[in-house]
Amino acid sequence: MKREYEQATAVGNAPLRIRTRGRAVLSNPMTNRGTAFTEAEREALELDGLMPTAFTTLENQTQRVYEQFRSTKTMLGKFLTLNALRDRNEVLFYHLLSSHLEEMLPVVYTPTIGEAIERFSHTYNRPRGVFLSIDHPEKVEQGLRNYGLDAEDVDLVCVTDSEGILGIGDQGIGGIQIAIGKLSVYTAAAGVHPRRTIPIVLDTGTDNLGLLSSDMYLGERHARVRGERYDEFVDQFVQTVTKLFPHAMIHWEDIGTANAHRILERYRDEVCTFNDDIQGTAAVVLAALLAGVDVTGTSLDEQRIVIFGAGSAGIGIADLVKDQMLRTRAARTEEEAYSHFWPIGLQGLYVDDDDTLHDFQRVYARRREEVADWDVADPERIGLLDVIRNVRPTILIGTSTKGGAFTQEVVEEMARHNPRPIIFPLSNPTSRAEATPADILRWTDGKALVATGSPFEPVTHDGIRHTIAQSNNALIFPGLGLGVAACRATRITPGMIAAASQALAGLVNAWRPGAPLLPGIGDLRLVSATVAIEVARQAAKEGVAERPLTDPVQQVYERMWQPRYPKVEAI
Ligand SMILES: NC(=O)C1=CN([C@@H]2O[C@H](COP(=O)(O)OP(=O)(O)OC[C@H]3O[C@@H](n4cnc5c(N)ncnc54)[C@H](O)[C@@H]3O)[C@@H](O)[C@H]2O)C=CC1
Ligand SMILES: CC(=O)C(=O)O
Ligand SMILES: [Mg+2]
Repeated sequence: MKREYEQATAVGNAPLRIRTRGRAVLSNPMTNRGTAFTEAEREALELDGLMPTAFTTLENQTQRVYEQFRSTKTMLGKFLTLNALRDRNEVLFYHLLSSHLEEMLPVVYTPTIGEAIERFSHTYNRPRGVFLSIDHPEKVEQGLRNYGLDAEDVDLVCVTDSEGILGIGDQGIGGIQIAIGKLSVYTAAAGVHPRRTIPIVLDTGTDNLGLLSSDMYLGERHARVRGERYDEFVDQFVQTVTKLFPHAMIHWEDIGTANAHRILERYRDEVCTFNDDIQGTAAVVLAALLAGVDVTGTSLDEQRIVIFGAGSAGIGIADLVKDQMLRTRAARTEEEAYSHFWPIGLQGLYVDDDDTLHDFQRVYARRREEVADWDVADPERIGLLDVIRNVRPTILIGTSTKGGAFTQEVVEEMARHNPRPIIFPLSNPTSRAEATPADILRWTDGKALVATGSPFEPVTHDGIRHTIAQSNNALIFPGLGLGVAACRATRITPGMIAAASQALAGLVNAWRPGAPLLPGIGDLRLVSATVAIEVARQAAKEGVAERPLTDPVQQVYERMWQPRYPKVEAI
C-alpha cells in the first residue's frame, strides 16, 4: 500500500514528502497545514483556490485556534474542539497543546477525559485508533495492519480493555479515548512522534448496564467475556503486536484489577511491556513520597503507610516503596518491608483470612491475631478510621475511586498524631478524589503534605500559598516511552522503573513552605527528557537496550518530535 506521505519519522522532523494532491492533502491531518502552505507549496500540491489567499504562520494559526478554544464554554465542548482540530491538523493541535499545556492537559487528559469517555457513543463523529473485538479474533491481525504502519514505524501501542477507566469503572468501547489521551500526553510531554503510536481498545464486552441498554452504544453488546476466552484474546493480541511491530512497547491502561497484574506478570519477561496504573503510578508516587518524607525530617523506615483502595495502583505503589525500603536498607527483609503497610479495600483492612484477596494483595494482608485486640466498630470490616486510630499512620494514600472518603474526621485523626501528615488523594477524575487539598489543608491547619491525581488550584492557608503537586503517572510514562524508543529497549525492568522514579525525584525541590512535592505540569518536557535519559541508561546497564545510547542527552533530545511544520516536498 502506497502511503499518502512519507517521512523518515524515526528521526523526528525530517522533510515530509507528500504524494497526494489537492483536497486529499487538506483532509489528512498529518499533511494538512491549511493557510500555512506557502505560495510555492500550494502550487506544487495543487491547492490554489482551495483556501483563503492569505499566508499565515503556525504561531498565527495557534492564536486563532486558541481563541476558538477559549470561546468554547464547557469542558466537554473544549475537548471536542481540540479533537476536531487534531483530526484537521496534527501539528497545529500539538503546537497549541504544548503552548498551553497547563491549561489544556486537564482537557485532553484527567479530569475532562473521564466525561469524554462516558459520552463517547454520543459525541462520536470519526474514528481514531484501532478497535479489536473479542467476537472477531480472526480480524485482530488485519485490524492492526489496516492502521497502515510498518514494522519499523511503531514505537508504542497504548491499549485498554476499559474495565477500570480512571475511577469511573467499566466504560466499554469508550475507553479508546483514554488510549488516545495517554498518547497525546506522550507526544506533548516527551515528543514521541504522534504517527509512531497506536491507540487500541480491546472490546471484550461491558458489564455497564447503562451502556448495554443505550441505543447509542457503539461497542459489542454483551457482558464482559472473562476467563480462558479473554486470556486467549489478550494473548493473540500480544503475539500479533509483537509480530507486526517488533520494536513497540505495549502500554496497558486501565485494565481491571483482576487482569492487570496477571497480564503484567505473564508478559513482563517476554516482551517490552508496561502497566501504567501499576508501574507508572508507583514511580511518580514514590518520588513524591520521598520528597514528603524529607520535608517531615523523618526517614523511610519510620513510615507507617495506609493504602486506601489497595487495587492495581495502590498495590503497585506499595510494591515500589517496599523495594525502595529494601534497596536503601530501610527494611532488612521482605517481611519487615511488608509490615510498613496497611492495605484497605471495599471489605475494609486486608486480613490474612480473607480468601477474596488476589495473590498480589495477600502479601500485604495483616495477620488476624495482630488486629484481634483492636478497638473497632465492626471486627468483620475494619474501616479507615479504625486503622488510623490503631496504627497512627504517617502516610495516607488514596487510590480507591471513592470521592470524599478522606472526611474531616479522618484527616483530623491523621493530624492528631503527626506534625506533618502526608496525605495523597490520588483518585481520578476530580470527582473521585478522596478529598480536596483545600479541605485537607484547612482541617490540618496547613500542616499536611498533599499531592493529588487530578490538577487542583493552589491553596492559600495562613498566608502561605501551597502549590499542589499533581502526582500523576503523566510525569513518568512519556519519558519512559521516549527512553525505551530511543535505545530500543526490549524489556521494561524493575530497575528501569526505579530509574524513572529517581530521575523525577532528582528534579524536586520541596523545601520552601508551600512548595509542591513534584515538578509542575509546565515542566513536563524537561521531566520527560530527564526520565528518558535515565531509563535508557539503565536499560543499557541491564543489557536490554538494542541500541545503547552513546550520547544520551543529545540522542534523546534529537529524538523528540517538535510540533513544527517540516519542509514539504511534493513527490
Ligand atoms: N494519580 C495517578 O496517577 C493514578 C490514579 N489512579 C486512580 O486510582 C483509582 C484506582 O485505580 P486502580 O487502582 O486502577 O483501580 P482498582 O479497581 O484496581 O483499585 C481500586 C481499589 O479500591 C478499592 N475500593 C473501591 N471502593 C472502595 C471504598 N469505598 N473503600 C475502600 N476501598 C475501595 C477496591 O476494592 C480496589 O481494591 C482510580 O480513581 C484511578 O483514577 C490510578 C492510576 C494512576
Ligand atoms: C492517571 C491514571 O492512569 C488513572 O487515573 O487511571
Ligand atoms: Mg490509568
